[in-house]
Amino acid sequence: MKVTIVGAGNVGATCADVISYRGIASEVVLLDIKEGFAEGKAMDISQCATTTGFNTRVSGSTNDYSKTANSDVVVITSGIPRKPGMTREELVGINAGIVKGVADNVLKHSPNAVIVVVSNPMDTMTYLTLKATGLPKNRVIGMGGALDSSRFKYYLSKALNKPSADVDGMVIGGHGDTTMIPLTRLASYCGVPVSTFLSQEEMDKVAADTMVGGATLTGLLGTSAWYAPGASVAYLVDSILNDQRKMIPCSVYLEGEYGQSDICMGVPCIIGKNGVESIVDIKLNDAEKASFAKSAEAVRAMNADLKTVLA
Ligand SMILES: NC(=O)c1ccc[n+]([C@@H]2O[C@H](COP(=O)([O-])OP(=O)(O)OC[C@H]3O[C@@H](n4cnc5c(N)ncnc54)[C@H](O)[C@@H]3O)[C@@H](O)[C@H]2O)c1
Ligand SMILES: O=C(O)C[C@H](O)C(=O)O
Repeated sequence: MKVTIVGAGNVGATCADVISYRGIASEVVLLDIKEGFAEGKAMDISQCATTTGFNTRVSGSTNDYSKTANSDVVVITSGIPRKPGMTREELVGINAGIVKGVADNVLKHSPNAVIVVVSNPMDTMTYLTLKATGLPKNRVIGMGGALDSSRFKYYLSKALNKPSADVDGMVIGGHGDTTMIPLTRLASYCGVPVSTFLSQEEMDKVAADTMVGGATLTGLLGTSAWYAPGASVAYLVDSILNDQRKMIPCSVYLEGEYGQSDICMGVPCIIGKNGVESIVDIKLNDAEKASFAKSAEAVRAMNADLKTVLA
């Protein structure tokens, strides 16, 4: 199975690294516009093969899409990351042109690939990819919810003082500082609702910390995060390539689900060999439904900025 990652920067290279050492794909191609950069990252990752023990073939390409031919999955991480104090939404102007150009190029060589969109603002870039390529909606998936959920579980584990592996939880909605929706009501520790152990105040703080999880890291690092993002993309790619049918919150095209249409945003999906196998209706309560509608309003307003790119 072959995976192409366009954008060999922090997130793209981390994703290639995780896919390789976990043996998720037999071949990974990294592509970047910076001369020699993807080749260098691929060589560096490949030189881990004997120490971490993997057989994945990893290669790099400077903007030569013929090397990406017949990929099963293409991940788009090309674009600008935010700097401290910025929102993801401020990246739309520059990243829209990059993502559209990349999506057109990859499809020329991998017409059957499932596309995973990572570049920010991710929900809008996912919508753009779907509209610009005309691909069926099951083959365009935005990655954000897997990462936001892993941060939610991290903050829950801290508040509970229990291992992350014993905590479950999910974040839906937009992948933005104010649009994501941590589903605290459904979060659990070893199958028991977290409300059994945490006060409302503690749960509210976990949700607030989760929502600004990306901004917190951007403030600390000077650019946005990459280890958890790269690992979250690899987790999603694994479910596609190996037909694991995991339920993962992903940004996908909605046609009436969760009361929304003509928009891409995060909802729980079954992810398998066809990409989005189905969208799961988890029956939100009234407050969660209202949050989802508010989140959709903000995501939809952002999509309006695409008019010139899509014209
Ligand atoms: N969806 C998420 O959860 C999530 C998580 C982390 C980062 N991101 C986003 O992913 C993107 C990448 O982040 P990063 O930290 O890896 O940035 P980065 O700057 O480290 O890497 C981006 C790479 O894209 C390359 N690039 C730019 N234009 C290109 C083009 N036309 N073709 C090929 N390559 C091109 C650059 O040369 C660079 O190497 C950003 O937009 C960031 O906001 C999203
Ligand atoms: O925070 C960002 O800008 C990058 C990414 O969306 C993240 O959540 O880490």
